Amino acid sequence: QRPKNFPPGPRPVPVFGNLLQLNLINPINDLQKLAERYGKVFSLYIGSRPAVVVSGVQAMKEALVTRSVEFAGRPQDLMINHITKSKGVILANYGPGWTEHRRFALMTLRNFGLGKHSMEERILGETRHISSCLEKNAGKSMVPHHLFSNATSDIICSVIFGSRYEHEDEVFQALITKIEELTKIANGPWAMLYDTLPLLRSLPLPFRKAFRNYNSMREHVLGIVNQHKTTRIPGQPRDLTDCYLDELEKRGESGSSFDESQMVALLLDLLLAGTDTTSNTLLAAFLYLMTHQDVQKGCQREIDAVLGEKEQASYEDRHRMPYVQAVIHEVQRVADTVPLSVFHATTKDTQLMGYDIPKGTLIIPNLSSVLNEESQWKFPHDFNPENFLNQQGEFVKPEAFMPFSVGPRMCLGEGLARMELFLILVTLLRRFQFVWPEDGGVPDYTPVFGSTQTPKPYRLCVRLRGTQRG
Ligand code: HEM
Repeated sequence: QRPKNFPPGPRPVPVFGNLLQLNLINPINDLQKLAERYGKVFSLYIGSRPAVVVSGVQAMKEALVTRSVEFAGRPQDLMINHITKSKGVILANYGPGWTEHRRFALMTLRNFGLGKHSMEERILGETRHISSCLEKNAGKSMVPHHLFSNATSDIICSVIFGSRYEHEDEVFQALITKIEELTKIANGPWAMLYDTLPLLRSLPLPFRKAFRNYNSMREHVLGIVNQHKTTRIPGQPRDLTDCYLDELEKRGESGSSFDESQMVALLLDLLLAGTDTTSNTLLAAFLYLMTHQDVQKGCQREIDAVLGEKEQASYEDRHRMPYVQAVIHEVQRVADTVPLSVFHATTKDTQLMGYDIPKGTLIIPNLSSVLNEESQWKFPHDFNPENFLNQQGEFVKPEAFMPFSVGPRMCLGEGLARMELFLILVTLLRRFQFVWPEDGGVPDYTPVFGSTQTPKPYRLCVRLRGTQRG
C-alpha cells in the first residue's frame, strides 16, 4: 500500500517491489512508459524501498530548484554508502560537512583556473598528447576509448595531485582498473541485491570485492597524500591536495568537518566523477561528428575563421563560435551521459506537484527525460545543432538543457568539463578530419546504459587537415 497522497505507480510484488517489471540492463524506456501512464512524478518500489521518479523539466525544476533544500539529500543506506561511509561530496548527505567540502572544492578548482598553471594550460597540454597520438595514426583507423579517458583522468589528476601519470604507469593503471571494477559492481546486479535484501549483506558474495577495491584505492591516495606532506611548502599549494593540507592546518581542532579521511574521499570523488563523464561525452561527440560530416565541416569553417593564425584556441574564443557551442551542447544532449543523475533523497517531509513525499524518500531525477522531452526541443529525436540556435544563428540555451542537473547539488565539475569539451574538440577539429571507417559497419547510436552512459565501442578514422596548429 502506498502512503496516502504518495505519487502513484505500478503495483509492487513482495521482496522485489517493481524491479522485475523493469529492464535493468537499460530501464530508460520503461521509465518513460511509466511516466506516460502515471505522470511526471510517479513512484516505484526498489525491493521494499519506495522511490519517486521525477521526469520532465517542470517537475524537475520544482523539485531541484524551487524546493532545493528539501530535495538536496542523498540516500544513506545503499551499498555505495557503506563502501564510502558517505564521506566526500558526491554521497554525503545534505549538511555542514557536504556544504564545507563542496565550497572548498569549487573554490579550489576556480583558483587553479586563474592561477599560474591555469586549467586552460593543463587541458591544452593534455590535448597535445591526444594530437600526437592521432597524428601517428593518421590515415588508419583506431579505437579511441583510452585516448580520451587517459586524457580526462590526467587533467583531473594534475589538478588534484599536481602531476599527470604516464599512461603506462602500472600503479596508475591499477588504480584506474580498480575504479572501473568498483563502478561496474556498484551499477550491477550484486549491488541491487545488496540494496534490496539486507540479509545477504554479511555473506561473502561478489559485492565484497567492491569494498576491497575501495580500501585499496584509499590506500593508494593516502600514499600520495603522505608524499605531499613531506614535499609541500605551507601556504604555497601546488594542487588541491596541498590546499586541503593547508586548510587542515588553518582549521586545527576547531570542530570543522575537515579531516584526513574526508580528504581522501574528496580526492577519490573528484577522480571518479571527473574521468568517465567527460571522456564518454567526447566519445559521443566523435561518433556524431564522424557520421554528420556537414556538422563537422560547419565547426571547422567557424574554427578556421575565428582562430585564423592564432597559435592555439583559448576558452574565451567560445563567445565568437556560436555554431561550435551549439554542436557541443547538442552532443551533450544526445550523449545523455548521466541519465538518472545521482540519486537524491528528501531532507524533510515535502510536496511535489501536489503529492506528499516523506522525509528520507529516494528520489530518481530522470535527466534523460528532460533532455529528450518532446515539448522542449525543436528536434527532440535527432542530432541537430539547431536545437541551440535561434533564427539569427545565435547560440541559445533552452532551460531543458540540464545534463549537469540543477539546484544546489548540480555537478561541481561543470566549469572544468565545459572547458575540457571546448578546448579538446576545437583543437582536434582544427587539426584533423574524422571519418567513419569503411569497415566500421552501421553506426549504432544507442548508448550502453550505466550511471554514466557510453557509446557502444567504435573505431575512428583520422586524417590530417591542412593546418598544423593546435
Ligand atoms: C560532461 C561531464 C560531466 C557531466 C555530464 C556531469 C554530470 C553530473 C551530474 C548529473 C551530477 C549529479 C548532480 C545531482 O545530484 O543533482 C554530477 C555531480 C557531481 N559531479 Fe559531475 N559531471 C561531469 C563532469 C564532472 C567533472 C569533470 C567533475 C570533477 C571535477 C565532476 C564532479 C562532480 C561532483 C563532485 C558531483 C557531486 C556534487 C554534489 O553532490 O554536491 N563532474 N555530475
